[in-house]
Amino acid sequence: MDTNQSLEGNKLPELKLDARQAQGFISFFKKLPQDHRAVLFFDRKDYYTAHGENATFIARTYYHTTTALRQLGNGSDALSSVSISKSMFETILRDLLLERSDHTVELYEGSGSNWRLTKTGTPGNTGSFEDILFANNDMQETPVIVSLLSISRESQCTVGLCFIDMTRRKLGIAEFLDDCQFTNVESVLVALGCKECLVPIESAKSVELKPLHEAITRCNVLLTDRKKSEFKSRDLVQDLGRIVRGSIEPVRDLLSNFDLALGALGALISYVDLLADDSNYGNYSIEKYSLDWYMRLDSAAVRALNVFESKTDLNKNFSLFGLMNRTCTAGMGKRLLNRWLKQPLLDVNEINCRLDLVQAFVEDAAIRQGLRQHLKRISDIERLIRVLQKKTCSLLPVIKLYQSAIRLPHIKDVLENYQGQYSSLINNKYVKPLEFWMQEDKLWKFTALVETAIDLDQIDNGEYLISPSYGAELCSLKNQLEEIEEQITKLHKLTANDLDLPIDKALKLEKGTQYGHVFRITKKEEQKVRKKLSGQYIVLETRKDGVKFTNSKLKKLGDQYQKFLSEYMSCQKSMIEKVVSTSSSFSEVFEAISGMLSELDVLLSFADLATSCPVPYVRPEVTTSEQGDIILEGSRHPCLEAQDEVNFIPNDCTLVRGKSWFQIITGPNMGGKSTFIRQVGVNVLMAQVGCFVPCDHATVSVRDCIFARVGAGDCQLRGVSTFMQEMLETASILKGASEKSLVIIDELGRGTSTYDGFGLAWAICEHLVEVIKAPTLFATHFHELTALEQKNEHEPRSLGVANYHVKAHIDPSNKKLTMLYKVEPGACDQSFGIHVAEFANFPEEVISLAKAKAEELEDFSSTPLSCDDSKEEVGSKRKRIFSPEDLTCGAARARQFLEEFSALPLDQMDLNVALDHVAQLRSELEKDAASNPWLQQFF
Ligand SMILES: Nc1ncnc2c1ncn2[C@@H]1O[C@H](COP(=O)(O)OP(=O)(O)OP(=O)(O)O)[C@@H](O)[C@H]1O
Repeated sequence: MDTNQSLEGNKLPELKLDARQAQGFISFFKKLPQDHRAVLFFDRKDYYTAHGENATFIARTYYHTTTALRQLGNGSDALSSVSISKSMFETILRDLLLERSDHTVELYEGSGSNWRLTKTGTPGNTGSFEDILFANNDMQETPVIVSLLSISRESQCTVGLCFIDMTRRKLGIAEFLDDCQFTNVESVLVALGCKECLVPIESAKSVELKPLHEAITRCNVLLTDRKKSEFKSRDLVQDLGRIVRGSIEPVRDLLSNFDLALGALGALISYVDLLADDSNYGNYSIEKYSLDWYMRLDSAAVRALNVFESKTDLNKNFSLFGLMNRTCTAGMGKRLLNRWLKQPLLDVNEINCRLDLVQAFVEDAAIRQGLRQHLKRISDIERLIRVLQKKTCSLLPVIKLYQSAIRLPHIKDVLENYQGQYSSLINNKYVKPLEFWMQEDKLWKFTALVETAIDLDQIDNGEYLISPSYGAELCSLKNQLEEIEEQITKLHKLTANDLDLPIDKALKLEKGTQYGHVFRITKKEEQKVRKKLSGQYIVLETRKDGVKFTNSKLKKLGDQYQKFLSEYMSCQKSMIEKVVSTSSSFSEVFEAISGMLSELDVLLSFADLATSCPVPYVRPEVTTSEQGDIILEGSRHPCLEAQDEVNFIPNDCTLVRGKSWFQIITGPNMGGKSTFIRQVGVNVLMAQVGCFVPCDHATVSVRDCIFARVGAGDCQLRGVSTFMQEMLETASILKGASEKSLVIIDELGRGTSTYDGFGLAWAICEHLVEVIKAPTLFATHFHELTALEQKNEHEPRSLGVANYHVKAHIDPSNKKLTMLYKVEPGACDQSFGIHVAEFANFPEEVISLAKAKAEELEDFSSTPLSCDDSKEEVGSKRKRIFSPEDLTCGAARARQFLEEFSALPLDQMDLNVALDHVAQLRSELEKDAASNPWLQQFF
């Protein structure tokens, strides 16, 4: 979005209000109810205005200057105002409703002191602004509103949740247990692409529910408080009976499985006022939503894996969505891809089904080309159906649906012609269903209706009208019109003869809004016929471009023509309404078809990506989460690999149960640790979405969630210390992860002192290894963590801890560092900080001072080194020697510390209390360390 429309060269529309009008408006405006979230716009026909705090907000945010502000009225009554052009209004609207999550929009129409609220919009319900929002852009994702209620008992809570997708007209309902961090709620909000969340207003005050509000905010979701009394389930079955398609019995059965979610559903239906619009009746579907269907991703993981585009991306390939989006249907495919990326699958059969289809398209270029050629011409069927249901009075959406519908036999042919190994799958999944929906009583009936009812010959002229032959009245009016047109043409000829002027060349017949049918001649010709004109004709207008005149016959015929024309047009209008309404009754057919087409579009897009990359992607082998390992040979980060300037070095990842299920990755800064661990997450996510992966060979044991903690994020901006944020985020991993998850942790403990950071990192690693047993990639600068590998070596039934490092090379002659980006087994405890600074072109003086200081430190260390110092190879370990007794006692004491530390209920503690506890533990450990050299090394 370009909000950078500064005022220079972009003149604002002039605020044209005189003193009286201004006064009238101010008195109206000041009486409006205050809602700090709402941005109010006033439609002044050629432009819009906003006032008061909204005006300042718009001037600052979108014009980047308060000089855009004008004052309406004087003195204490004065009202800050800003004017907004139509195109700027669209830009602001898109930002408020599609990008941000902190405002609602209201549009008023009227004049003076008489204004009426005509449209409202929220990020979750953009319906009334869709014509503006998507006039020039595809709809990228369908907004979803969630409503939820929760009850806490001890350390667990039950959540009742339901959601509505008003574009796809779907309702969903779920009830589940959650932890006190609301990890499950967060993953559901992410999976659904929720934009707005309703909670009872009372919960805003509850301390227990603070984490819920934080989870909602983390997901960039607008929090809307509703009165507790709205969360009721009375009349729910009757209400749903009207809205939901089909019989009420299955709905009643479904609802009987829920308790808390019913109140949430009641509040949701009343919030979006579903019953007020009869076009919703019989058009919704409702289903149970289960957390077990999709891989859980929280907002941190979605960010860490660069799943979606961000405003700061320089290029679309920076995000997985941008890279994978090669869809070609208008909007539908894009939205489905968006949804699939938020909902990676867990069922191996379902994943394999998508992979089979992708493989079919990868292996057969002809089917790819054939499908693409037709899908390109498919409109956004989902949205068109919704437009029809709003009872539009235009045939354009019907015609677009028709133009898409007539492509279907060709799409079916292309699919039928595929003879490869997956032909029966393609047949069952697409060919047969297409055949079913194209039958005589379904799609065929719709195309037949359009072909008989609409004047298709006129489409190219931009005229969308009902064929005159479609109705007797329309036909008779059309005949009358043509008859009169014929008489007018005759009269034109007669008049040309009468005036002795060549027809059309000199004597023109025109049809205008002001005079209806008139004759027109140039001023020069008028001189020749002036006499005759003044006698038998009526001159209507003399202008530079000619003289318009008529006579009583033409006037009469013209009037008759106008009369029939308006009757004809009103007959057209009522017939258009009928055709639109009949067309909208085919919504079930079109929904099924749009589902299939958008699926084909996304799968084709996957196949395109897999084949078009310089190194083609491969089909991953997928096993259930209880079986198999995660082995990615020659794996790449798809987004980094796609950057022109990057020569990507592939790496192997072998997460093998019992051997290397938990990996600690060390290595120099900038050595590629983060990239490596993220690329594993991205590859696993892609595999479970059903896409080929950027590897030479890949096996993926399905993961039920990916937890990713990378970097400290923007927590300082939200007033939470980095350390506390890390602790909270990590607490949610420890609570939410299981042996079926994938955990990716980068540089944990960076936000605090080395000691605390290491302590935290060690405690977490141990917990993950011993309790959670989740496959983990742990990139760290704490080289001491690599000792975990040895500690675990002799453990029976060990999860398998393995050290890896990213390789770099130091040229012994000039000590220059080269990153090799190669991940290799073994630990690396050498710090490359100074080399990296050199790498990053730090000033020479700084580098030499740093080197001198580092040497001083090394000299200062009195403890002898155990490793063979002659081996200066990167990745070698330098170990200090301690007595076995020091080591055993020290490690036992460290373990005790870590256990005490991990037992702290950090997520429920205030920051200062948490820090006090940590300081207390530390000082006790420090005391004990006085007699233990091994422990002393950590201080
Ligand atoms: N496999 C690779 N092939 C080519 N370039 C790579 C590879 N991995 C990383 N890079 C490049 O190196 C840069 C730094 O990588 P990355 O951020 O992963 O390092 P890091 O070890 O995590 O650094 P730090 O420890 O400072 O966070 C990346 O931005 C990328 O340009």
